[in-house]
Amino acid sequence: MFKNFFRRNKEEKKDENEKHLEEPIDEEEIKATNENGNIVEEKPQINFFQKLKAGLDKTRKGMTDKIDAILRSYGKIDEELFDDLEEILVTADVGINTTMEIIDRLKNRVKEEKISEPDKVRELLKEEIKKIMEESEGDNKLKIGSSPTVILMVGVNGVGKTTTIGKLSYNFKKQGKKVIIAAGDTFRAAAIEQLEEWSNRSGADFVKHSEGADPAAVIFDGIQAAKARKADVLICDTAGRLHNKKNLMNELSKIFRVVNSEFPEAEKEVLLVLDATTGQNAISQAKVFKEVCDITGVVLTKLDGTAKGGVVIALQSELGLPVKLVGIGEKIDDLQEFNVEDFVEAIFD
Ligand SMILES: Nc1nc2c(ncn2[C@@H]2O[C@H](COP(=O)(O)OP(=O)(O)OP(=O)(O)O)[C@@H](O)[C@H]2O)c(=O)[nH]1
Repeated sequence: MFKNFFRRNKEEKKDENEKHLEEPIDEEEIKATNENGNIVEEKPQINFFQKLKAGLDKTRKGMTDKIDAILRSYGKIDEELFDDLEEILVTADVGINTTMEIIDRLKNRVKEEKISEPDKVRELLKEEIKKIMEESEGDNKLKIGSSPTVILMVGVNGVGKTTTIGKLSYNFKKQGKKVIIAAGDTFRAAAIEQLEEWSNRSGADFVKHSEGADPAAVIFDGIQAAKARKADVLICDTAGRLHNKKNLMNELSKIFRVVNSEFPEAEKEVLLVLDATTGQNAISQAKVFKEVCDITGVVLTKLDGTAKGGVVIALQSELGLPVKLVGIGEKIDDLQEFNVEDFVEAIFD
């Protein structure tokens, strides 16, 4: 069953990546850097909430707009109304268990607070979604402190790992941090090239070996470079083209061993990159990765292109995996820190 999550049509993906490489880089996105390689030219102030809201447009249409329409269509609150709400949440990939929990709590509150008008249900539903996410919320903040941080990026290919590494590096560079990217996905030369391009765009240093090299050896070199150059953050790419759990475990555990033995003093983050557009499949991938390594957080990409944004709720509450970052577009500045309050406000606004 698990095998399917990792099976990819390599030729098809190769074409996609080569096409991507041929695309000209938008010069506007290349930022001026100072002598330390830090980005000094800032875009005008962006309203992050508005951007998140725009990114979640499809989720809002697929979930909240439908909730509003249902609530308007009912004259009273009855069992059928709850069934309809349940269906909307499940369809928006909130997940069956989480949906049932939310609906149960909603029913209790309606009863306890003696609410009879359907339009009052909206606010209660919003509150319950927020609560259920907050209860299960781990720490949504990345562990970036005074000591260097090693970030291992894991996830199957095609989910947006390369793009996310570039965006993440760009965010750190904007904060004045020294960043090194290690190209631990050595499966294909084009993957290394693509990552190098993102690395250049973000202004990070880049450590690579050739195609087919041992990923753990690349990470080893990345660590030596991070120590020698006193980097604040080392972002390590890993391969996702693994066909079964055992291979995945072997490959990742070797990398983890290298990081732990060579860089014990560093903070560690293991970020699982998931594609929001795959909905419940993303949840299944998360379950597999959770079994093979200690995930410290999730980056959910492509939230802008999907109505399945409810998957955030399921990830946090069903799997207890804190969503730390969300991708809301293809551009270098389209990666945002995640927080429950903004997310719930954005989908119910
Ligand atoms: N709309 C949107 N597209 C995204 C986002 N993140 C990544 N993408 C797109 O998703 C596609 C795949 O991204 P990659 O970064 O190449 O994915 P990958 O996981 O590194 O894939 P491999 O190179 O096969 O390992 C690209 O076309 C990206 O532009 C996002 O947040 N929103």
